[in-house]
Amino acid sequence: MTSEEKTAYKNKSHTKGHEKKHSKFHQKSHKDPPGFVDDIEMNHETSVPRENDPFAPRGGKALLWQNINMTLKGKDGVEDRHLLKDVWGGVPQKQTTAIMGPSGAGKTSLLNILAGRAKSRGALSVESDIRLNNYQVDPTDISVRKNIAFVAQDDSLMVTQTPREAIYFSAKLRLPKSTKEEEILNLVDSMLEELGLSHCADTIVGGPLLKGISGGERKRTSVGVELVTKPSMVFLDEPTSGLDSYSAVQLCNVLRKVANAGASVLFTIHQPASEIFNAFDNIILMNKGRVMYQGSVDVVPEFFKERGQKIPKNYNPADWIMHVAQAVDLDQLDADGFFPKDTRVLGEPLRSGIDKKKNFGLSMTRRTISSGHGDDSSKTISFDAAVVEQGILSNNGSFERVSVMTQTRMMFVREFKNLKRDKGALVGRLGFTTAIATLIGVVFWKVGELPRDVPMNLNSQFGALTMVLMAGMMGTAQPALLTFPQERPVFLREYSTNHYSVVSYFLSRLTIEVLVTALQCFLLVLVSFLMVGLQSNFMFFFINTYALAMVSTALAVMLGCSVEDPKLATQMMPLVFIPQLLLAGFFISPTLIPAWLRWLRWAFSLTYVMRLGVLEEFSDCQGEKASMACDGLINSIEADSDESWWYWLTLAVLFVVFRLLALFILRRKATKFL
Ligand SMILES: Nc1ncnc2c1ncn2[C@@H]1O[C@H](COP(=O)(O)OP(=O)(O)OP(=O)(O)O)[C@@H](O)[C@H]1O
Repeated sequence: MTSEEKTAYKNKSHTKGHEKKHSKFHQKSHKDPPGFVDDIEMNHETSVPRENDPFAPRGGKALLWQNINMTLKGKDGVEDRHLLKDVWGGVPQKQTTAIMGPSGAGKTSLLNILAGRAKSRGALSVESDIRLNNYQVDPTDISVRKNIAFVAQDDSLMVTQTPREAIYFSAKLRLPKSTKEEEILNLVDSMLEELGLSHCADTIVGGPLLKGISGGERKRTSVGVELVTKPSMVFLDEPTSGLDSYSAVQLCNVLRKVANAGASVLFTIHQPASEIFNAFDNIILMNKGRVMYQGSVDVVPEFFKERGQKIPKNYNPADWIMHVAQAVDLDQLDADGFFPKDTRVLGEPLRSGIDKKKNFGLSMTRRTISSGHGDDSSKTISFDAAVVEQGILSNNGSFERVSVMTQTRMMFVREFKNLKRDKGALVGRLGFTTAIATLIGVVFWKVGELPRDVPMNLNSQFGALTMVLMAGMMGTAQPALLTFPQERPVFLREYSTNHYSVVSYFLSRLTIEVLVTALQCFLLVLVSFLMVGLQSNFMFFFINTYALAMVSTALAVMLGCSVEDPKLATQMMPLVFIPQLLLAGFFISPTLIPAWLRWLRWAFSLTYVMRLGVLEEFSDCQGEKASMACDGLINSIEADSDESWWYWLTLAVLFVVFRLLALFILRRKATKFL
């Protein structure tokens, strides 16, 4: 143990000792189930926080719950499965609480319900009574979820960001706008140091295809991203998994410091080492969806001993309680007095007149909860208005955050860096475009310069034009279709933890697409136009291809936003391309398409771009025979030069409509996701 860690442990022991003096926990008989209500200390520290200290004191929030049930309805006569049954408990402020239990006991399910990441769906039904500062809340509501810092088990970090950038990004977007740049930088440095990430602070996070920092370092970066905002409530799903014992202890020390600062910390953990186990304040031991024990870690030996399961000498208590949970029959455990009943009386929840999006009862002044253990003791919960006004509470939306413009700019910069760092993807995209353009150029070499009075030449010129447009459409829409499903985990994590608005995300993505698509189209048109020898104006040809790419990309983004799985998005690609190709008039004259289906061509950009392209390329054919052939071609796709303005206008409208629909779908997905 380093001297720093020892100091941290000492601080912890001091805090716990202090709390014990006031706790009635140890006076309970074994019949009294250990509970949290007695231990809830609701008075907040009001000292002015040091802004660049990640462990600056903060006002906390208390979370209590009761009657949590999660049931999987059985089909075809199969009995219902009770995944969670009458689960009750709480997360006291200034304390760390670990949810433990054998595999499948319901740890993650409980954490997910409390964090608003699980709800009734299909055969799965979820019931709960969850109180935040004694306000009954639905954590699946995005406004509630934003009050809870959540570190999921799977790290969903941007692979091309460094830990320093990821933590800075979170701090900049989530701390009050008034926070000075220097303070943020200091805060990020302190966070990196506390988490033992200084040595790899400027190495990219990496992922399956891009080498970066180690799995443990990634995990700690995810924790840093959440803790840097000085949250008052922190949930973590298996934060120590994948960490070596030293890093796990280091992380637990950090969580301890966060709790000491005033936060409520709740996390799931698999079998912890005794050193780590003894560092928790409380545990919730789950067994087959029920609460087998919950309360102070210090009471565990006594609680188990009184029920005939004395912890053997030199045995890790965590190993022992897990052993008991797994080895002893459920009925026997019940008979022995495990699975304590909830005897708290939480009283009527507060509901009235509070804008939950803004303050979650922070304007509440007094509230009493009785302990329900037969004594008359009660605790008064008071919220110090000064604490709120000083903006000490983070993650509650009560302070002014950076503007949508700043959010958009920061995300644009991040996306731009992503492009630069993930060179393989960008070079691949531009390289493939150039290769395809070259192939088209070689196949249609100087075809555009051939006399047009020969039908075969005209056909080839039309074919070349079609191929360039199709290449432009496919080459740009395909990556756009995949973008959201691929970025989804990062987007949803960041959105649900209040990093930015859907509009900012959308605008930053759009700006990047505008630039990359322009570059891609320019390469495609430059190479193919020169090699094929088309007669159109170069700028016109480029703008026309670019318009097609932008509208097709908008359609692809819309479809991409509506699916969650990148594989499904890949399978959807023909849906973007085939109907356009079928109906635009390349392969079949529109008059031959069944009338009930023909109208659909007006919804596709290719129809308009094709007409504009053909009008530009073939309107001015020299010679009577060539002129007649060109007019025939123009007529066959129903192009009309007088309607050019209408084609451009419709392209613009389609672009806006697809983009707005995508925004709408994205917003729905973001607020409803679980
Ligand atoms: N959405 C769901 N649909 C069906 N069953 C589910 C669902 N979510 C959880 N379960 C079941 O509920 C039980 C508890 O799962 P949960 O993931 O909460 O356990 P856990 O204690 O976190 O396990 P582990 O330690 O292995 O991660 C498991 O049997 C699991 O299969």
